[in-house]
Amino acid sequence: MIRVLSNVLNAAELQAVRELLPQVGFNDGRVTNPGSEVKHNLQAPQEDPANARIAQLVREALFRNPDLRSYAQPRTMARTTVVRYEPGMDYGWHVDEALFPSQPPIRSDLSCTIFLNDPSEYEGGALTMQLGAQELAYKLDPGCAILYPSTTIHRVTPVTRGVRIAAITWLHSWIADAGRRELMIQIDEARALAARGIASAEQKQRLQVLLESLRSNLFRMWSDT
Ligand SMILES: O=C(O)CCC(=O)C(=O)O
Ligand SMILES: [Fe+2]
Repeated sequence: MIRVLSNVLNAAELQAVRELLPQVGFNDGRVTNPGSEVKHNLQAPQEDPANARIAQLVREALFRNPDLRSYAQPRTMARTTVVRYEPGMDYGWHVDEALFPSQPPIRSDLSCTIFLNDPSEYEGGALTMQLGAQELAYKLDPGCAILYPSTTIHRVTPVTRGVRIAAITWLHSWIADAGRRELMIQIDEARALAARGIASAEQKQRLQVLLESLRSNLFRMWSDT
C-alpha cells in the first residue's frame, strides 16, 4: 500500500535542513549501484557531515511519526541519503534491491522518499509508481514523505528545470508480508477510532467497514477450502 506521510519534518527541522543543504557535497549516484544503466542522479556520501546531520534529523522524525510506525511496523531503518537531480537527470524504471548492503544487511520491505525542496523549484522529477496498467506520480511538499512497498516498480522522471532534492531510506518491517501488515494497519485504525470514541455516523461507518474488511480477509486467509 502506498502511503503519504504529511509533515514528517516540523518547521524547525525544515529550517535546519534548508540551512544544511547548501553544505552537502554530492557524488555520482552510480557509486552505490555501479551496474545500473538507469540511475542518473547525484547522492551525498555517507561521510559528508551535512548529509549526516540531515540523515539524523530525518531518521528521528520518521521513527517518531505515528503513521510511519503503524504503516511500516519498522524494525530497522537503513541509512538515509540525500539525493539531488539536476536538469537532464532521472532514475529510470527499477525495483529497489532486496538487501541493503549494511552490516548486517537489511531487507528492504518498504522504500521511503522524504521530499526536501518545494515542487515549484523544479519541473519533472516526479516519483512515479507502476501499479499494473496505472501510474501514480508524486511531488510532495518539503518535509512530507511517501512510503511504498519495495516490491513496486518505480522511477523518477527527468528533471527539466531546477533542482530536485530528497532524502531516501528503506525499512525492514517486523511484518514482512504486505497483506498481513495491512491487517495490522486496519486494526490500529479501528483501535484509534474506538479510543477516541465514535462521535459521528461517518466514524461508525468507517469502523464497520474496517471490521468487515478484517473479518473477510482473515477468513480468506484461514478458511480451509
Ligand atoms: O528520489 C526518489 O524519490 C527515489 C529514488 C529511487 O528510486 C532510489 O533511489 O531507489
Ligand atoms: Fe528506487
